[in-house]
Amino acid sequence: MTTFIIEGGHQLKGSIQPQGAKNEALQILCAVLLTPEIVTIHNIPDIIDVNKLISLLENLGVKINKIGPGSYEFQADEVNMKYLESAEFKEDGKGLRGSIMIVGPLLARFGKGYIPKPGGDKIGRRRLDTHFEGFINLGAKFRYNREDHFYGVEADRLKGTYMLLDEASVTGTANIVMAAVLAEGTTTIYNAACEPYLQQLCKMLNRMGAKISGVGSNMLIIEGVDSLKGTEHKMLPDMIEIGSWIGLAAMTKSELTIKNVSWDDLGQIPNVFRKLGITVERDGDDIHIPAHKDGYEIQSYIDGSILTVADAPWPGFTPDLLSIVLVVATQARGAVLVHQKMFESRLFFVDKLIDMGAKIILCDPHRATVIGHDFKSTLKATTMTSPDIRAGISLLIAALSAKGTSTIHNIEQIDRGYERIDERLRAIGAKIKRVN
Ligand SMILES: CC(=O)N[C@H]1[C@@H](OP(=O)(O)OP(=O)(O)OC[C@H]2O[C@@H](n3ccc(=O)[nH]c3=O)[C@H](O)[C@@H]2O)O[C@H](CO)[C@@H](O)[C@@H]1O
Ligand SMILES: C=C(OP(=O)(O)O)C(=O)O
Repeated sequence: MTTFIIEGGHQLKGSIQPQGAKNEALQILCAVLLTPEIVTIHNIPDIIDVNKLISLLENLGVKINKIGPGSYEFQADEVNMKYLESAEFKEDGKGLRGSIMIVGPLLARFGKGYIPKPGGDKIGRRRLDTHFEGFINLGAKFRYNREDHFYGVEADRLKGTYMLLDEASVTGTANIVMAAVLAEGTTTIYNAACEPYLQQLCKMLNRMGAKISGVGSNMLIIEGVDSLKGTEHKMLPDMIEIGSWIGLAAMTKSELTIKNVSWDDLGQIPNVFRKLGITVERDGDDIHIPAHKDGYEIQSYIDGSILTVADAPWPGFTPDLLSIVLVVATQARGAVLVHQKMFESRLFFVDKLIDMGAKIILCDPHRATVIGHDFKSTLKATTMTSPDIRAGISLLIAALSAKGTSTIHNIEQIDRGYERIDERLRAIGAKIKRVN
């Protein structure tokens, strides 16, 4: 188990370049399976989850050529479908959430796709019904082995159809889109997820020869084609990382510039942090956060009632930033209700923040009320274990703002989604050490 030792209470300063987006990378990498031609991808983050998916693709026989930092060529011209039946695949496939998205492309191109119950954050139930109902709608036969949690779909040629998704699942929509692009006829997906990463996937597929319209809306219309060709693609900056840096700057009263953020793809993110009282300035395509020397004050609603920050499918606020909102609120002036509607086990990490002296009431598994200290009392350093990726980064932000030296164990959880985080934090003045 790897550990971070953090000496908190220091102001940071400088600029930081966000990494390529983790959750976009997981979709885009699976799409390379849709063509025998070369797909060149840039701005791939060097993080555990993405590297696990790249190695899974390699085991599937995809030829991989690293052409520079974060840039790779992929060619799936000799896919080894036998690997899907191996014991090794049953282990590798479990290692991350994103591996589920190999199923759609494999089913569409090779007539079958299998996956063990995928891993990812343990943040509550994470069902896969939307994915498999979508494949079944396209004509696939479905089987599930309850004993070893192994899912499978098979079909000679998928057939386009109309479908109304039971929920706007992000990876579910991506998976069904990647199956439908090679189906016979037209597929309409209503209640589709439409976040920027999905838009990026659809745009890339269209460059490969797919015919997807409605990109960016919740109704995608896909005219199936017989084959797809190679293309080149660049990942957007990671919006969850950008939100994490905004929170870090406010909590440590630091002046930070977050470079090349792709503002137009940030949706509600800048405004939610502004509602917490944080000054988020736009400077071209950068975000500038001035040092909040006098703290920051949470806004109330017009009628004076307490602000609620809740998650919702895009264009709502992403659930992946609620843990960061929560930690940032612990030092604000005022109170906020954080409502995590999507996941039921994602707020339990607040007990660590309470140990550090934060004023939080966990109302139920989905809701926590935070009453900020307005920096009148600093958080106390402590020893903690990172339960999931976003709780992990939130605890790291808490430790950087706390007085004294904190220890965070199990930081593999943070490394799953944040590239060289300790090195990048040290470059802006943080006192953080990695201990193996
Ligand atoms: C690899 C990847 O891309 N992971 C992201 C992806 O996961 P993932 O695609 O697994 O998440 P889903 O969009 O399927 O759903 C997330 C959770 O929200 C619930 N739900 C979803 C839609 C809805 O309308 N109502 C609802 O309650 C689902 O039941 C589930 O519990 O999207 C999540 C939601 O943005 C993010 O937290 C994950 O970081
Ligand atoms: C929940 C997350 O990831 P995953 O879906 O890969 O577990 C996340 O990125 O916050």
